[in-house]
This record gives sequence, C-alpha cells and structure tokens, in this order.
Amino acid sequence: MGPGTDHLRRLPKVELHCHIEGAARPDLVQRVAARHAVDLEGLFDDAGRYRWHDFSSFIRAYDRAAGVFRTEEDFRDLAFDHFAGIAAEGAVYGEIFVSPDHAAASGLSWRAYADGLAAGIRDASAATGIEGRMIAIGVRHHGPESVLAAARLVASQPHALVTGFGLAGDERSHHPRDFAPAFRIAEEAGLGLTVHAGELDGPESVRAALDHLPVSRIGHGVRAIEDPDLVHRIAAEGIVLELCPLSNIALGLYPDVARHPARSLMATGVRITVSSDDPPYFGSSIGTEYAALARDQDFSDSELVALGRTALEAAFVDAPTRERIAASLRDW
Ligand SMILES: Nc1ncnc2[nH]cnc12
Ligand SMILES: [Zn+2]
Repeated sequence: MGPGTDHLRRLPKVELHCHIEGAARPDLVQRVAARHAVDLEGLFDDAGRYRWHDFSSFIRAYDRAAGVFRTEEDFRDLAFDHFAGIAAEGAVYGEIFVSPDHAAASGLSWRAYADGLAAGIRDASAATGIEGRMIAIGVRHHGPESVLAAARLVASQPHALVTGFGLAGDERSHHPRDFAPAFRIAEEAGLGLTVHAGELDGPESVRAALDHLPVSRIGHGVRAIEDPDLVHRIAAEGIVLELCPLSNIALGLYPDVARHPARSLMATGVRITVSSDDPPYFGSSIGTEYAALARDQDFSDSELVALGRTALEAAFVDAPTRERIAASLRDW
C-alpha cells in the first residue's frame, strides 16, 4: 500500500457489503476442510488462490468453499476470522450477508447457522470493539420460490443480530417484481432492505429494482452511471449505493480503480459507500478499498471518513449503536 499505510489503517471504516461465505480465506477453508475430511481438489490454483474466471465459475467455487463449513463452530470461526480481520484494518462496524440457502446446503438449521456466526461476531467484538450485524439474503438464481422461503424463514425466526434482508446472486435471472412478495414479508418483519443490481446488468436493472422493491440501499448499483436520469433519481431519493470497486474490476466491469465511477457518482450527489464484496476471490479488503480510492481517485481523509459516515447512516442497526459508532467517527 506504500507510504501512509499506517495512517490509512487507523482511519475508521464502515463496511456494508460483504458475503460471509465469500470472505472465507483459503487457509481457513483448508483448516475447516481437514476437520471434516473434505476433498478440495481443483478449488485452488498453484498460488493457493481460488480458481475462477467469470461470474459463473466464481459462484461454483464460492458454493464449493462454502460447503466446507458444516457446524455452528465452523461458522463461528468464519465470522471471527472476518470481523477480527476487518477490525485490524480499521473497521469499526461491519455488516455481512448471510444465507439461509447456504445454511441448508451445509446441513445446518437457520438458527444454528445464525447462532454460530453471531458467536464469531460477539467474540470479535469482545477482542477488538468492532460491532457487526447480519443481512439474510435470498439467492436470485435459485428463483422466487426459494427467496420467498428464505424471507419466511428469517421473518418467522428473528435473531438479534439479523437486521436486514436482501437479494444476491445472478442479477440476470428473473425480474425484481418476482421477488416483491419476499421483500414485503421482510419489510413487515422490520428488516432493512437491499438488493444487488447494476453489477452484472445495466441501469435498467437498477431502475426495475427501485420500481418494484422497497429498498433503501442497492448492492453495487454502479452501472446506474450509464443513465443520467437514473443517477438523478437515486440522488433525489437518497438511495445509498454499496459500491465494491475492486470486485467490479475483478469481474471486468472496469479496467482499473482510476476509471471506476465512484467519484463521478459522489460528485452527482449520490450517497456512496465502499465494501469488499468477496475479499479472497477479488483480491479486495475493506482496507485496500479505502487505500485504492485514496491512491487512484484522490480521496482525502475527510472524504474517506465521510464514506463511513454515509454507511453508518444507512446501516441496519439500532439507534444507540449507530450513535455510539458515529461518535467514534466524529472523534477521529
Ligand atoms: N458479487 C456478487 N454479486 C452477486 N451475488 C454475489 N454473491 C456473492 N458475491 C456476489
Ligand atoms: Zn455482493
């Protein structure tokens, strides 16, 4: 990261968009696989990185690595590793996407899966002071029925640290209106709402999501930049974008950080935040996202802290916790 690394490391950060299964580092996956004698042949390349080359092969590797985690303790270890890691990079608050579908694929109940992850968050909080919450997601390419079942499950079994509901997976499958019933259930359960859009598909996908789903945030949303009217609408409605620049570059949306639309979106009045998405897959981390914007888009310290402030305003967290963390950003 070069000069100023320690300074940037200490700058307080807030992360809204990280998939917990996508945060599983290869060495942790190997350790947990050894517990259960799982064969990992072909999952990693010679340098020990996940092997994938496009969104579909990324999802296949992701699902295979996620399937290694089988017990409540495995998920505790995964959440602890993630939250302790981002705290070491200066994060003071983080949200993770968690997945009822992946819980089921691992042979765990939703309750055991969420309790395991919550134990990891609480242990990391005790060790570092970081706060964390979970957003349950439905997987879009598993279809509307699956997402509806996920919403019903999460709404019928509330968990103190599960404060949001969202939709991830392949944006090119199904129309947002097909998921409106699931979002209505999550909304009635009092959960914060977000949807992945404008990542694998263009601005029309973001517009359809806003037209049909009662969300306050969009996961990515970056390709809204291709439609000035839509950018204006997003700014006017105060919708917060969960930008993930290094993920976008890894998936080939933009050639490099300098040409990522983060600053352009901010300049139009859109409320932006930055996150790592799936760190070991995309060579990202919350710290390197901030450092990349500082280095390649000239974000000043106060602009970087403002990203965290926006993220905290948009966070799916109770008011006292939000206020306590906001105070730590003000003090910096
Ligand atoms: N970048 C991404 N886009 C959509 N769904 C995902 N699930 C995990 N990472 C994702
Ligand atoms: Zn994502």
